[in-house]
Amino acid sequence: MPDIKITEVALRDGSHAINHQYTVEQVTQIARALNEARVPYIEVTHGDGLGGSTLQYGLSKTDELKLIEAAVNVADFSKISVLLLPGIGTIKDLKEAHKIGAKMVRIATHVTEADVSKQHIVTAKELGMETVGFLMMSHMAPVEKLVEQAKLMESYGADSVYVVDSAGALLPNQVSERIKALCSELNGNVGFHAHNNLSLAMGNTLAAIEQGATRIDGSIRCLGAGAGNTQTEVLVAVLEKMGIDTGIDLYKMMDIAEYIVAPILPKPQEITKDGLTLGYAGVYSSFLLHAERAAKRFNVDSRDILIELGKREIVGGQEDMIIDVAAEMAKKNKAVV
Ligand SMILES: CC[C@H](O)CC(=O)C(=O)O
Ligand SMILES: [Mn+2]
Repeated sequence: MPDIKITEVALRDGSHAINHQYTVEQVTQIARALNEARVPYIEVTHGDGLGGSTLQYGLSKTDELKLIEAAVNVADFSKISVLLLPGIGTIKDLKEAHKIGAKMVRIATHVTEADVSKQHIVTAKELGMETVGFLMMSHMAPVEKLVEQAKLMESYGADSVYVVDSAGALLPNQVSERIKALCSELNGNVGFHAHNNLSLAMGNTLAAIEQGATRIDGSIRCLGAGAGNTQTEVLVAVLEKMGIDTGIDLYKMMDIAEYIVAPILPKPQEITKDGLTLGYAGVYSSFLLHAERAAKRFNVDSRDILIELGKREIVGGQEDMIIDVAAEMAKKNKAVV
């Protein structure tokens, strides 16, 4: 049976869905409970990673170092992970997170830009951290390119490399071919991170596991960007039915989802018209709230904005383009009237 290790991302990917408003009390309560449920890894950072609290990405209510520290303080089993996007987070941020107890870091780049991860991966390994390469927007590159980029991350020292379906746009066969290729070309672990915008997060995750992925992300109660990620407690149950023991306590996870996480959701995690459009158009899940706000401000259809962003292949770091696109659309609409 495969040795599946789950990383719970609600305290990082879920930060997008709650506008980066986590408090120390919420993080403490959730991390303590996830630790008791024996989740191997818990990721805690601003949704856009270390240093993400800016006007461009959204200001955090609480300094993320305080949130990371709060999680570290209550986790004697789970390892606390942080996310770092080179260019948003710095080596200094990484060292600070390590100093307060983060044990794993995931260095995230656009799928074709793995070369910018070198110094961050090298530094993380020097610090003794478990180090993951996180290839975002994996649907935007053909399999050969993905393999080339994953090999680069591995050559810098990454222990694992993830296929990240940031837009929730991949179909099961596309996940299978990507994971299969990485499993045959890499020496380390292969991981998969899904978004549920096309209702495929669970199916895609199972396809990834079938092809050999052993590092899998989930978010409890689906608390992640867009329509959320693979729902962790559901995944634990499904894997148990398949005879795969994740070591995670299912009943405890159900209780955390029901009694701790659900009450803090601004609205239930479901596939809304805009969430669906993210997957359909292949747009970053973290763009959802930015596009909805721009749609309101410029009185245009949020779906039109997302479709246009998909056509222009706008990627993480270009959040300002969401406003530009909405403003252009409003101008065009005015000219037509
Ligand atoms: C902007 C960072 C992003 O949320 C990382 C991630 O989880 C993804 O690409 O899906
Ligand atoms: Mn994500």
